[in-house]
Amino acid sequence: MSDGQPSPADQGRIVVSGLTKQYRTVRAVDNLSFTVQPGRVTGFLGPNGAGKTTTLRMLLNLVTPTEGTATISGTRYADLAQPLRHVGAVLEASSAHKGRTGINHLRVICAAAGLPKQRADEALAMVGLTPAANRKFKGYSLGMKQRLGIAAAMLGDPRVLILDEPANGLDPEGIRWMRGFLKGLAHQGKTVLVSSHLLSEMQLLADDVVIIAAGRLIRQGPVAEVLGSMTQSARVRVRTPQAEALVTALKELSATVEPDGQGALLVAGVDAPAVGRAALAAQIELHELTPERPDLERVFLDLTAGKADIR
Ligand SMILES: Nc1ncnc2c1ncn2[C@@H]1O[C@H](COP(=O)(O)OP(=O)(O)OP(=O)(O)O)[C@@H](O)[C@H]1O
Repeated sequence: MSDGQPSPADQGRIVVSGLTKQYRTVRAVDNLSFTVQPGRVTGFLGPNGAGKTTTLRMLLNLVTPTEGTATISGTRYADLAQPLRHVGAVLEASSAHKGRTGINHLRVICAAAGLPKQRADEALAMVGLTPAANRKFKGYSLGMKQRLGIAAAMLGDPRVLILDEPANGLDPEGIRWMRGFLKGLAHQGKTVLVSSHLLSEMQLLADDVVIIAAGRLIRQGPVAEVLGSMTQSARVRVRTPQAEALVTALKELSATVEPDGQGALLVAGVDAPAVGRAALAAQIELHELTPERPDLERVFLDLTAGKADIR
């Protein structure tokens, strides 16, 4: 829509369609299409140089696409009537005037954006920075700067929040806080799009993932579905006092077997019932037979194999 008024069906949805960015010699983003739904945390994943930041910058009208479109609630960012009330973005660790206090930094943004002054206090409270409100920015830790950046993004009480690598430089406590905060926003129905290369963190945080490599879409969908579809990554942990005999039996099924370093075998290429049947047929005693779900790290490496080193 062009009047800045999103239709109810589009509210909070991000749609990237055929998005391409060609720099002189680098195709940073290549015909990329995906959708991000409200009420969910979506992890935007890819190896270094995959094109995540370029995509987010095109979404926020900071970089002009060579081709394709990116819309938020059915509208290009540049055409949103009140962008700060609609979209909050944290693209890099917050920078502010060094001598300014946290609260004053937010008040300046409120004044510039025509937002009520008390939003500064509310946003600061939201990120747990009220006790540091009157401390100068130069004395803030990296974690506090990250929180201040998020507070600034929240000033307009936006429907959509976009964050580029927000966990960078955070300690475990900061990461746990961030996870709870972002999940809480999604729970309220907001759209949360978070880029990261911290896959283990995404596994705990994201409902959906969009995986890209070399500027192209590799896979998108709910985390559980993406993990579940990677059956070739699934493995079965087996413990047996007759390891040699079991390895022989499994190799006949074209399974691959490797020791896990802790006395068990990790079997890939066949499922747990097949391992059980093969053991029974060869009269092999089993002490453990556990299907292991592939984790996101492994899926990611499999999906992006060979593409990560293109640039
Ligand atoms: N302004 C620019 N001019 C030329 N090339 C650029 C420019 N910005 C980005 N690139 C290139 O485009 C590709 C994608 O970069 P981008 O920063 O979007 O990736 P990323 O997935 O965010 O990576 P990272 O995780 O390392 O931040 C890289 O090869 C990068 O060098």
